[in-house]
Amino acid sequence: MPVEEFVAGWISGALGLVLGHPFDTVKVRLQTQNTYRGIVDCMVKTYRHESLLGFFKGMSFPIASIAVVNSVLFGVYSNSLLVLTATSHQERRAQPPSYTHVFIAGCIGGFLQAYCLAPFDLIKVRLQNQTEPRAQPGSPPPRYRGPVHCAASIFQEEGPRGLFRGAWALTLRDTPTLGIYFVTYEWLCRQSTPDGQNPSSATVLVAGGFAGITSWVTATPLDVIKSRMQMAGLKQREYRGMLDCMVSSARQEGLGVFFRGLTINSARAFPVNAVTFLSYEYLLHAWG
Ligand SMILES: CN(C)C(=N)NCCC[C@H](N)C(=O)O
Repeated sequence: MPVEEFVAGWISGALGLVLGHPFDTVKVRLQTQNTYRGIVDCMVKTYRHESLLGFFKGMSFPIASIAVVNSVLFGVYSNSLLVLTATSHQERRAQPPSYTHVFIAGCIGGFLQAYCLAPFDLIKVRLQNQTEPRAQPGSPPPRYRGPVHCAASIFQEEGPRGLFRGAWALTLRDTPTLGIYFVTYEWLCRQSTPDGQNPSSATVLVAGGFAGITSWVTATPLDVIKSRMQMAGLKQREYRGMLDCMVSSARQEGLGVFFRGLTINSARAFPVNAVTFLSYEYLLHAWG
């Protein structure tokens, strides 16, 4: 099994993650808290109350976990294509796989990465939602002191299953949307590249950016539900399940609730995924 795809997936994911984390924090807060009037209000309040550091809350764990998550996504995607089409990454420009194969391989990658991502994503979302400023003498400490404390508290309070809160919504979000992600990327690359040639860096950047936007636009409704299920029982009400979360969110806040965070998520998705695909392709090219 070629391992370069796994390593390239890890490095490219880490680069994208650092670039996109501040946007991600604003998105998570908009989706799970009703105290902000919009993106700018959320940014201003976060900055005033928590300084620039507020935007980077919950980042250390994803950085550590991206090694697993993105390498699983890209590694499983590429190796699934190898099984489906019997072509390696290098051979795929000369013998391009069908879009059906690309979609299936993306779905398999998305399904498996979702299970690796679930506990890390839960901890990220819980930490991003802590709006207390950095500990100051006399002020009450935040509920979680950091990622390890957060994981340990969830484990103690809810057992190992607690760490997988929202995992179903995450799996339903990621399985089809990662199929869409890779199909969009492939389609855009093929549109602007002569047959058999490698896409230029500019093409990879644009195709990666739009693959990110398309997949996140389709993922947003389940992303909202996933974030709410992850926060359930903490600041918000408990839900009886995913359906209950969907119905009660829509009843209380209207259908627009399913598109919360869409704008900021799309703005984040372009640069993050442009950089992710560019570095991924570059590394695989450099390793021959
Ligand atoms: C719609 N979904 C779930 C995705 N496109 N996932 C791939 C994630 C790529 C990048 N780390 C990001 O956070 O955008």
